[in-house]
Amino acid sequence: MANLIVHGGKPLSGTITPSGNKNAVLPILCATLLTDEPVTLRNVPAITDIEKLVGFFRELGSLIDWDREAKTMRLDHSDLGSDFDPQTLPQGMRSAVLLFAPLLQRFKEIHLDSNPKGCALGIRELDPHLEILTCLGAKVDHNGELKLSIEDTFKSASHWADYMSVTTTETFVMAAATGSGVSTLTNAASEPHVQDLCRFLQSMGAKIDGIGTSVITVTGVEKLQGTDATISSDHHEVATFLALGAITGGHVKISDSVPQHFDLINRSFAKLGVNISYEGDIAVCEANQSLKVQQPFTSNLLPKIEAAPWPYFPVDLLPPMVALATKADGVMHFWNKVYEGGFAWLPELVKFGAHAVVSDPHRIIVFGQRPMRPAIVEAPYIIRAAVALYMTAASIEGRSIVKNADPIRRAHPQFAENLRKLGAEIEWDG
Ligand SMILES: CC(=O)N[C@H]1[C@@H](OP(=O)(O)OP(=O)(O)OC[C@H]2O[C@@H](n3ccc(=O)[nH]c3=O)[C@H](O)[C@@H]2O)O[C@H](CO)[C@@H](O)[C@@H]1O
Ligand SMILES: C=C(OP(=O)(O)O)C(=O)O
Repeated sequence: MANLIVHGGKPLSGTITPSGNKNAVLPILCATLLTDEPVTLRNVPAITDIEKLVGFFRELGSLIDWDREAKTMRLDHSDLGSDFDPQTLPQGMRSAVLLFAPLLQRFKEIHLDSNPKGCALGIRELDPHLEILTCLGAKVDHNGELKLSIEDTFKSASHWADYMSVTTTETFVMAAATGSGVSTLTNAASEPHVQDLCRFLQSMGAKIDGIGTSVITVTGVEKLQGTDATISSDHHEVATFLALGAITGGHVKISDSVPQHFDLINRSFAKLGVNISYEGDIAVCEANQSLKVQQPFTSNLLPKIEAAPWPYFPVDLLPPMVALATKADGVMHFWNKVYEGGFAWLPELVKFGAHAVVSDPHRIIVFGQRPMRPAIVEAPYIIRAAVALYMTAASIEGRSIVKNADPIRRAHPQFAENLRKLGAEIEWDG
């Protein structure tokens, strides 16, 4: 585990180019298993989740040429054997669950001893995945180990899911893409990365309708082909660097900033007094904005930022907003409608002097502009919480340490290097 040593209190200013979206590139990498033809991916971020997945593919027999400098990856799965040997999927990353459908399509039967979990945000249940795979004709046994099998190919089905789950929707489209007929998922997720996976599958020849809506229909095709695709900018990283500018009083510009995804995210920034403007597709956070909670028109209403499945405010962006709220003049209510453990890291934030009250596992109230001091804090295994703890440290004059901050490397390549370009004093220790 590695710690971040931070000397905070300096405005962070400059221009950043965001990296490819972790939650888009990982399902796309899993989907490459659906073809024997070569696939080229561009704008691939050098993050640890991809290192693990690439290691797993190589263990299976895939040929992978990854030029980290050029951010390109060429994958060729044509030499994969006919038996599935490894029983353990890559650990510590939720995206490992996205291997189920493509591995089944290839090997027809897989035995696994692990239950793919990622950030420690809650239970991270498997049931919706097993449910959708069962609907599509898979046989599921779990006696100690998990055994999944299909006869020849996935069958067609119509399924109405309990809730909009990102990875379950991705499992559905991957399984149905080469299934035997027309399949429909109602209550499908529509996050930008879910849309990216669907478009990637389309570029391989998949027939998918309803992308970006809550009803997705897939008409199975016999075979998918190779393709050449570019991973989109990570809207989480764009928002994180804008928030870092805002919390330190710096002037930050982000190129390739996918403004089409930012209407509600920018309104949420505005609720904390932060104005985000645009020069084409460059997002700009001007220096020295006075962080002040915007009061609602309705009297006696606590201002609120609530996160839920897209197109709501993204749950993975709540922690940076919570960090910002500690610096804002006013009181903000945060509501995480997704995870029961999404605020478990708050006691660490409080070590900096922040005043945050946990109302229940899904809701907190932050009282801003309390006197803050440097601190030694412990990051949980939650990427965005580690980022939020760093942000807070960066905004306070003096030396802080964010211990065990390496989950950040799961999503943000060159994190410290990028920040140093903005003038940050930050070092990894370990
Ligand atoms: C690799 C990847 O893409 N990971 C993302 C994916 O995880 P993941 O696909 O695991 O997240 P889900 O969308 O399934 O939601 C996570 C959990 O939230 C709960 N839940 C969710 C929605 C809902 O309406 N009701 C409900 O109860 C369920 O317990 C569920 O297990 O989506 C999450 C939600 O955007 C993000 O935090 C993760 O970064
Ligand atoms: C929660 C995240 O990732 P994972 O689903 O892999 O835990 C995240 O990217 O913030």
